Amino acid sequence: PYHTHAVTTDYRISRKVLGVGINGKVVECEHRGTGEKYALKVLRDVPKARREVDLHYMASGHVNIVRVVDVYENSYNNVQCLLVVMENMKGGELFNRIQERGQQAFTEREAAAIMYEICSAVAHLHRMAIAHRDLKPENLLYAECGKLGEARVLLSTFYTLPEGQANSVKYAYQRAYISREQGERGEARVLLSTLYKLSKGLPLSDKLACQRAVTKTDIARLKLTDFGFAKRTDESEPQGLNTACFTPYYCAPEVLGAEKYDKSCDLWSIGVIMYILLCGYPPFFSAHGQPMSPGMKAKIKSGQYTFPAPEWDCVSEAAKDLIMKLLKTDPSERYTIEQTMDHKWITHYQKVPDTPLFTSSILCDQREQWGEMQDEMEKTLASMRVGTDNM
Ligand SMILES: O=C(Nc1cc(-c2cc3c([nH]2)[C@]2(CCCNC2)CNC3=O)ccn1)c1cccc(C(F)(F)F)c1
Repeated sequence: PYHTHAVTTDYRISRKVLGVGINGKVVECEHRGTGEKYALKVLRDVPKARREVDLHYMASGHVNIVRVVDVYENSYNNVQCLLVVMENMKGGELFNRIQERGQQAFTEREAAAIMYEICSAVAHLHRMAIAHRDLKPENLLYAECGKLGEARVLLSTFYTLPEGQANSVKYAYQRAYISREQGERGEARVLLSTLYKLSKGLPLSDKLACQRAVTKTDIARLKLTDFGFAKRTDESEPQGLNTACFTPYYCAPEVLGAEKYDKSCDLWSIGVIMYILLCGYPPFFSAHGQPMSPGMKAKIKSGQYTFPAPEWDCVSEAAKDLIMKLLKTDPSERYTIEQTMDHKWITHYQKVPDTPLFTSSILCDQREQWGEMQDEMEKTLASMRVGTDNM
């Protein structure tokens, strides 16, 4: 039930391009009533785009999925278009934020908190029998240079305080979380003002530690976007192979396993993103950014990767254990999202060691290799998608 009246009735469309997706361009727009800024994705109304919008619309509503606010079916210069209005993710892409960190080290515990958000989004999709199939760093965006994340870090600082003060902070945190309907901004404001007040009463060292935590750590809510390759993994949606000419009961079992195979692509992506979060370079490249050699391609196929020193010497065994279960070359051996969510590095992410990593400095040093890494990940994802149907 999408709107059929003109999107320009409700929104003023700006020229500011926020990015280009698989099926369309993303520009900034402003709601004429509230003045609130949103992101608008413009797609030609073809079956592939229809599927993208329907699946994104279905999945929207989860805290780690970019929210779909409105969808319009408009004809534009005699071309049928779909226009998706989304919440504006002003914090930009995941790795840009970690790169910008520079001097303040990114820690293993922060990586685990980020992985928890990504896995929560994928668990939500897989529970709805949706495989995303294009899970890559540039599709992971931050809601805003968040106060909520800072407050969360600040709060974890408080947790180490003597019982007395910490209780009132925890209560403030819970109250702010309960007042979720104020949305992230309100919640963060309540939380931060409470935390600042409480930090006034602290001994100078704790107060400085807390205020430093707030200024330095700008983590917000991380969300997944771009459902351009998403597909249903249950039989309900007619797949290429179930067309009239092909009766499913005679096809090979591994083909019918497309349901599990599609989902396993998302878990491979999670493994690659987790590896990059913990060291700053991808698993299938040489650690020091040499260009792709034929040998590299063989390595990707064979799934050969290592945990090179010195970056990986400081990373916990639990983290390496989870990566090994996610980067299994054989999809049937690879962890499912349920197994991943049950892994102690994810469930107990607050207890993961707060060890500083090499990530932000290596991301900065290897900045020029970043585009090449994105291309390589895109090619590998494309080859994995061919496995089922390349619709
Ligand atoms: O990207 C921003 N806002 C945004 C963007 C999207 C978005 C949707 C899609 C994409 N972005 C990409 C762009 C190219 C990379 N892949 C993702 C392609 N496919 C999509 O479906 C959704 C909601 N808000 C933004 C807004 C203000 C400031 C900033 C920045 F941080 F850059 F200052 C970013």
